[in-house]
Amino acid sequence: MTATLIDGKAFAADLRARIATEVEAMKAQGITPGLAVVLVGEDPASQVYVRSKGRMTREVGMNSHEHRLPAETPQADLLALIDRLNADPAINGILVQLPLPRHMDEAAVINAIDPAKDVDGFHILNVGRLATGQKAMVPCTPLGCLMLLRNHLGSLSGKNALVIGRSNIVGKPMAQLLLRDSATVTIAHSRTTNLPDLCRQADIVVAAVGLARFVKGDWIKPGATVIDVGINRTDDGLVGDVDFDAAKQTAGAITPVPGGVGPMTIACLLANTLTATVRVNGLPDPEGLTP
Ligand SMILES: NC(=O)C1=CN([C@@H]2O[C@H](COP(=O)(O)OP(=O)(O)OC[C@H]3O[C@@H](n4cnc5c(N)ncnc54)[C@H](OP(=O)(O)O)[C@@H]3O)[C@@H](O)[C@H]2O)C=CC1
Ligand SMILES: Nc1nc(=O)c2c([nH]1)NC[C@@H]1CN(c3ccc(C(=O)N[C@@H](CCC(=O)O)C(=O)O)cc3)C=[N+]21
Ligand SMILES: [Mg+2]
Repeated sequence: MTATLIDGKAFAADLRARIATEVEAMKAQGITPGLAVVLVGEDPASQVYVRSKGRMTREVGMNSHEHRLPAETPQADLLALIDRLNADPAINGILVQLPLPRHMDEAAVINAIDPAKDVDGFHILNVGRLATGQKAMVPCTPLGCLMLLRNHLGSLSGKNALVIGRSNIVGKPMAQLLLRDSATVTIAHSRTTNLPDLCRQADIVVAAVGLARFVKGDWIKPGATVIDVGINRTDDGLVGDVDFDAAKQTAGAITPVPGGVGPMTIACLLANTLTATVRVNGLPDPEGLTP
């Protein structure tokens, strides 16, 4: 048996097309959503993401504002830039690419962003709103994973979901979203004992570990839905956190890397920018772009 391939690339293209339609309607009312992306330092992987974010932002008809700062920029200068972007009515979304250089206090920088413009959903107010079931900006990668899961499975209610990884940007918000959809959620991390057995009970596995091919084929429950968030550069190219070739023999459905979660992250960033724009203008949330 071979798993169904969950085509994140195609889903993301469809999502961007829907966003483009909404943007066109907003522009007819004189509103053009604007996204500011701030990159501190010259990390090559980050530069690739920032470039493709900029291109796709323009493709859906939004304005893209890129700010590149040298790695040794004082934190005060970054905070001053964030203040200017917070105050600028042409900017609806602000993303500060992570990780930041070591001399910066990541939490202080993130929490300086206006929560209404926090399209990453990393500000403590948005984290708290998501955790308490209030209207929030939701982190892009988990939102993209949720969309793929709902599209493939329909209801997630009562499913056993295992999230491997507990980072603030993927694992924890992913667990919150699955819980909101009434899955029974387990979060695993580096101190988890007996991970293979936990995994064998999971109807849904979301792998966000950062280790190439870490999740083995014989950990997968027959028919399970496997979402691979991992992006690992190896000698044989980009691979996920799941041993894809083995897992696809047992899984019911699986996302590939590349072409799975990655494109959904960028599409959801644009979805969040649109959501931030409609909210600041007192308009109702766009259909199907929020959780
Ligand atoms: N496709 C996309 O759009 C995105 C992809 N990514 C990718 O997803 C992956 C995860 O990213 P991120 O969450 O930022 O990573 P982090 O490094 O911040 O977190 C990794 C998590 O994995 C856990 N972990 C590490 N080793 C093990 C182990 N042996 N067993 C179980 N758990 C383990 C860690 O546990 P502990 O907390 O105990 O240390 C930690 O919670 C990376 O490959 C990243 O590149 C990230 C963001 C977006
Ligand atoms: N503030 C902030 N927000 C983020 O959302 C954020 C971040 N910082 N720092 C880094 C991670 C990583 N991330 C990815 C985005 C797109 C792809 C993506 O498009 N991947 C393609 C392949 C791209 C390639 O070939 O390298 C794919 O999986 O098909 C991957 C990873 C967003 N992140
Ligand atoms: Mg991290």
